[in-house]
Amino acid sequence: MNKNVRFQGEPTPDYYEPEIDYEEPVPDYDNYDDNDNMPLGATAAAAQDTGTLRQMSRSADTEHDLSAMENLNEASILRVLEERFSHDVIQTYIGDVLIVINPYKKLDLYGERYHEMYKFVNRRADLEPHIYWTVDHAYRRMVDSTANQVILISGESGAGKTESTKLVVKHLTHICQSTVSDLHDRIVKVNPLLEAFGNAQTVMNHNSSRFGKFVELVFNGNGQMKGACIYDYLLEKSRVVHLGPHERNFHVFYYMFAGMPAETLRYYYLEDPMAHRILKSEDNQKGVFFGEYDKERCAQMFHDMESIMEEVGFTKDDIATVYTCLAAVLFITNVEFQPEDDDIGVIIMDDYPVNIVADLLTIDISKLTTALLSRTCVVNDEDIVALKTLEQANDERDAIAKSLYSRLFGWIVRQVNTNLMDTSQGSLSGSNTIGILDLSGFENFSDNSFEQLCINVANEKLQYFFNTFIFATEQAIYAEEGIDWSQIEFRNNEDILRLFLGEEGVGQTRHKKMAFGRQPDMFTIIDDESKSPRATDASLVLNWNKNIGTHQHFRLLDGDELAFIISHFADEVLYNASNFLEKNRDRLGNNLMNVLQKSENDFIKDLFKAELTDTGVLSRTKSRIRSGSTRVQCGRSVRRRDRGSISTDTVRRLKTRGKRQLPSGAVQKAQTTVSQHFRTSLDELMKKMNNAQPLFVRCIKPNNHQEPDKWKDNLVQRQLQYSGVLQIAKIARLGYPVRMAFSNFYKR
Ligand SMILES: Nc1ncnc2c1ncn2[C@@H]1O[C@H](COP(=O)(O)OP(=O)(O)OP(=O)(O)O)[C@@H](O)[C@H]1O
Repeated sequence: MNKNVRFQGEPTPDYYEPEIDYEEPVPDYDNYDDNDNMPLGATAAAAQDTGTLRQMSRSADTEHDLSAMENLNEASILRVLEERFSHDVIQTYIGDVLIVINPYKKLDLYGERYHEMYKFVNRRADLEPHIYWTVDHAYRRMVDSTANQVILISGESGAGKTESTKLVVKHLTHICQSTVSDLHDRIVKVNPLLEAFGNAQTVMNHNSSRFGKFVELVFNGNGQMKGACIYDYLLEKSRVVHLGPHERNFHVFYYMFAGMPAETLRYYYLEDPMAHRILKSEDNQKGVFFGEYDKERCAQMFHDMESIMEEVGFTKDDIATVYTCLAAVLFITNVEFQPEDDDIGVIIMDDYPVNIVADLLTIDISKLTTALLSRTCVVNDEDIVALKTLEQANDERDAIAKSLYSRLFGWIVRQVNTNLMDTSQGSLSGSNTIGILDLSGFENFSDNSFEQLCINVANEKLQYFFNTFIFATEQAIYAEEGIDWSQIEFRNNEDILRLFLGEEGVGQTRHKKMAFGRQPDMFTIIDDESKSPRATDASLVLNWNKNIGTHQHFRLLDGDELAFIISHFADEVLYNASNFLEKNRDRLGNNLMNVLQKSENDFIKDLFKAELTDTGVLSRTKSRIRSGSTRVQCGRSVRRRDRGSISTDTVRRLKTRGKRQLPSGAVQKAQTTVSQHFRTSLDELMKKMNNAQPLFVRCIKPNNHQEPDKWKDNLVQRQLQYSGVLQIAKIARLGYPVRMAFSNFYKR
């Protein structure tokens, strides 16, 4: 066995806090038997297979680089990886691809000594495989060739992508200089702030990223870092209003309740976290924290988050504005409606939360109530104000919360980015970059919805990029150069991408209108249905079945009109189409938007006036947002006894003015849908990746229980299979290790 490079007495690595020491009960994993995660149909046979293979390959020598193994097959690879894992050797190369098995425990692998060891590495083979080598290699390549680099970190939810991303950034800040003294520090420090707002506990991962992140580090011609930019994608904003079984909302809500002094909480009208619908779930009837330890940890995280906000330049007013928005999200989602006695329109059951929201956001209470109860539609070019149905009122109430939270998140990313640029260096365009991509990983829960579909399709796209780069492009080069080469078969997921995104999904230009005779794709069908006032989630599934029902990767589940199954590259996933259309429309009614845009608080006003980019984010818009410029004045004017009947009065007033009820499902003026933002986000990411030389890090989960020293053969085998590890090893062994353009070679 190769010697593992570790040093006695090295200080504990400081790269993250002991989250894995987290002792409070993690969610109930009963639904996640590892065998459930095997490719369907392969379960029994594979289990038997691996039993025999284990014996066969026990003696297999562990290797730095799988492609150098004498006995190269799936079973021997699995055994070598397991053997290494059992000795805490979690990193292994296959050619230039790095495999990292999540140890779920702290290993002394990332401290100062390692930074020094993996700086200007001459001969990779002299050292143990390490993510720091990948970073060093990318940096060298950038400096030598001035080509942009991208490190693509992939793996299932909980496999270790975010932790790996942090390690990449950390090592980069060690091996290069920066143009400003504390820039490195600032880049590393912002993570907990972004995680507070963008991460949440899921059944797969207690700190799961609920947004995609592309971290771009920018360098001048001398290889000095002069800034960084975080691009955020596809925040899972539906989490704000809906929690799956055993899941939590975004961390920041818990941090606030745990860490804010009682008096400050009261200032924002906050008292008991259990009083808020969006923090309650079926499995936390006793409280939102898992116990005292969890509460203390959240309190600590709150203080850390606040210090980071101050360090990155948030003023006291900015911070107060952030809490005000969060409190408004907590109260708007507490508003409950009930149908009117005559079944036309709805009334608000308790005015108290509406009053609070009006006060927090400094908006007119009666205008807010009117907008919550009625909406404006265009019928025959005429603006019609009509009363909402119960479903419409609930959806739009939730839309306020989602919009407020995601805009706030975008603003935070924007503030963070402002702090990560060395403005003295002029524009960042034209510089060299190293990008690190960390998207939410492949998900397969017991209940999968629209968010999982988007996340999984994004992962399909990443896999496609990986396949194209590692297999297709490489083999095409050999063919082009007339090199004798026998094709290596790999699992191609082109077909699945076409199913979701049409030709555009596999790199063809997007057509506004579907070409005649071309099969519509799933996302185009969702968009078409979302425009139709009469469409329902069930009609969406029927429409899919009509148009793509014969596709080998799509099928319906008998006996459930909303259930459908997709054979993804990684696994079969059962989806539930309930709420797909509403989630895709994600519309905030025009009159609610108008009310929010008239807030007397400049920040809120600007936040809602700001145009979103085509990818649906606020962080990169040029719109002016006055940061916390209006002092927040809440916490005084609304008391419980203010409960009144504003909504009853409003609905009566609307009725006497002869407003009518809209036909159910009436759709307002077309707005950009989530799937349109999703497509544009994928396009933008692919453009970034295509403009850079990629390096790949594949994170692997050894078990589904987030436990150290536990290896589940079936689970690992499945991940190795779909990521094509055996094929990568073959191609790396047969192919040329170095491919340099002649011009670059000549220059060197
Ligand atoms: N290199 C590592 N060493 C020790 N523990 C790790 C390492 N990488 C990950 N972990 C543990 O695994 C957990 C999950 O990792 P991480 O959040 O990076 O997963 P992820 O792939 O980004 O998941 P998601 O897609 O859900 O965001 C971490 O919180 C940490 O406890």
